[in-house]
Amino acid sequence: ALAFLTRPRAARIPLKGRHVFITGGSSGIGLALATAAAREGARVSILARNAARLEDARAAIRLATGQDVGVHQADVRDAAAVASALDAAGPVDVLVCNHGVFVAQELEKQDMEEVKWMVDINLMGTFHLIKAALPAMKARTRETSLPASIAIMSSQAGQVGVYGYTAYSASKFALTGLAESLQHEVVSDDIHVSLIFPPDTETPGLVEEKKKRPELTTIIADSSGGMKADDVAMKALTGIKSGRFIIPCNFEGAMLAIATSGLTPQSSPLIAFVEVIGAGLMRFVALCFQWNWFSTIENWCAKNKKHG
Ligand SMILES: NC(=O)C1=CN([C@@H]2O[C@H](COP(=O)(O)OP(=O)(O)OC[C@H]3O[C@@H](n4cnc5c(N)ncnc54)[C@H](OP(=O)(O)O)[C@@H]3O)[C@@H](O)[C@H]2O)C=CC1
Ligand SMILES: CCCCCCCCCCCCCCCC(=O)[C@@H](N)CO
Repeated sequence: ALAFLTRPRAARIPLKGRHVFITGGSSGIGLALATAAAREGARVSILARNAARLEDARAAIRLATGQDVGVHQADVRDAAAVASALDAAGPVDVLVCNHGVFVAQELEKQDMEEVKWMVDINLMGTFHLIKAALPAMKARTRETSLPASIAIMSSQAGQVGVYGYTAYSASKFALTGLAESLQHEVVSDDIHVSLIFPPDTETPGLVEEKKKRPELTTIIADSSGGMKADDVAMKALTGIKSGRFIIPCNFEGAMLAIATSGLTPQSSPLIAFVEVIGAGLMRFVALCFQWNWFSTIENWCAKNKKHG
């Protein structure tokens, strides 16, 4: 029955010879993705703000793969700049909206400016990209009759709220609503939407974040094992190529995906089976995690009051 029910239908999305456009491709997970896609023979374009870091990335990718990537300097908050970058790059087969910013802080202490900044880049930036890329992507899938992909970089903090991540989690949860609705709208064009959910990943961004991340944020985030950018990139590319809607990256992520499967699209009958069977058990495991997190927060707050 599940083989009949699962939608959208499973797909194979080839990368070789196709145009893969990656935002935030100059650092961390984006750079690892760009390198892996170039290695698989894709034509890769990367976009970010800082021109020097883009050139460094281009040189690093050439050294690692022998391939030359296209670089585009733009801020994803600037819709016009995003549109002209996509114009210059040409029609895209695989759009990876990976750019993102994160500063962990209790809402009470975080400036609204910083909240707005995260929402503008992580959420609105993704809207700008998809709006600008979609018309040419649709035309291209009609022309080539090959399936295309729009992949969005979320985070495990986009599956569960975490102390210190009110703004960041909100910006990432919002991407789920965008992705689910978008999948309805592009399914008939053979475009597959993917949401990628990494845990803490060793990147320049994480090094920065850790300098001022609240202790409780780190304790809770440590419930999920950390990863290397290259491993996240491999998981992401494998998921994109199979047209998976939800792409977990580690074991805890696989459990989170089952616990939060709700009404998400699912193209794999096998994973659908695990979701149906695992739902009750995973809800129980989730309650254990929540109990542990709330206990940790209570104890931490009690201790820190005593010491003044
Ligand atoms: N590292 C982690 O622990 C995790 C990261 N993620 C997500 O993965 C993605 C990548 O993270 P990571 O590799 O750590 O990040 P990095 O900080 O290492 O890299 C971020 C990239 O995004 C670009 N970028 C940032 N802001 C903008 C902007 N306004 N316009 C265009 N490009 C921009 C940066 O370039 P420039 O600054 O030059 O513009 C850079 O290339 C993010 O979406 C993040 O939320 C998810 C889970 C865990
Ligand atoms: C049902 C079972 C549940 C199983 C385990 C749940 C573990 C959840 C941990 C949440 C970790 C959030 C990390 C965010 C990383 C990130 O995005 C920042 N580094 C910014 O980039």
